[in-house]
Amino acid sequence: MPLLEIQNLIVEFQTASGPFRAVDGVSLSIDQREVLAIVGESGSGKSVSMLAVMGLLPWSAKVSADRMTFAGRNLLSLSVADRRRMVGKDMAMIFQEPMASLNPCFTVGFQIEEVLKVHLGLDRKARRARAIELLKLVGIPQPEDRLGHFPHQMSGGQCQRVMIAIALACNPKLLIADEPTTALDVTIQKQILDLLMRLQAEHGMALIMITHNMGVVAETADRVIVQYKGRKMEEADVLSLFENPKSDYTRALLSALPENATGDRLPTISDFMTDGGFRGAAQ
Ligand SMILES: Nc1ncnc2c1ncn2[C@@H]1O[C@H](COP(=O)(O)OP(=O)(O)OP(=O)(O)O)[C@@H](O)[C@H]1O
Repeated sequence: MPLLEIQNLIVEFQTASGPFRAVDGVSLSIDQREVLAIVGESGSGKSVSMLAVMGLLPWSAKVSADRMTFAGRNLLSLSVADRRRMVGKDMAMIFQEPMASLNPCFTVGFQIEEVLKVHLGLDRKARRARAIELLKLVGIPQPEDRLGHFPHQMSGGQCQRVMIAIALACNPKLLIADEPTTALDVTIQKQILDLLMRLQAEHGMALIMITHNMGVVAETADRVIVQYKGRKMEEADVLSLFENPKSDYTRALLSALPENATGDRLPTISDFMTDGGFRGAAQ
């Protein structure tokens, strides 16, 4: 049985101009210990699909699916209280903007310990010990001192490490990383990616990596789902996707990589797509 299984997920937002379908019939599954990348350009519904899994969409979103199960439990019929117990404990998510994801008003130590208190009920001493252990795990030096720091006293990369520590606090079965390196500078991106992959392997969790970066896909994923305008265009193991992409959109996405640029400007996906499909070469 897959750890997470979704069939025909539809997410519609109520907007001033009527309903807007952000996710349109996406199906996916991920097994324990697997790394799945969801790739696609901005607005293709990658984040919204995963926020639906986490139950973190606003009230204006209507979520439906033929099936949505996690560790054998039906997410569609889970009570709000049960969902709250599950999110942050059995499944966790990290986001693009670590500075914005952390609460600026509380110390790093408080924010890590809060998760340990709510989900695991640890006492003060055990929480502090585990918080120090978690900061060490994610490579933050002098963790004892860092517990008393506020997010603004740390760099973007360190804040993302703290977010990862919070996400891993309860040893989740599934971690969803939504563009975890996009907001960081290039040298730090690689460190955070390496950290995530090391932790995934050590802890044996399943990892869903949301990204628009094909380099990240190649470095991390076992399997890839390509999404476009809310729909799944293609699903393949990572090697097949790069060597033999099936859908026109995937071919356009790969053709638009900066390293494939030949002219005097960077190509975009629309350079390779017509209404009828893949055009073949940039014009
Ligand atoms: N609360 C909301 N109300 C209305 N529309 C929304 C809301 N949240 C997201 N959307 C729309 O849903 C679509 C999918 O958004 P989503 O954030 O999932 O895209 P994405 O593929 O993750 O792109 P990005 O990489 O830019 O985050 C977009 O058109 C977005 O504008």
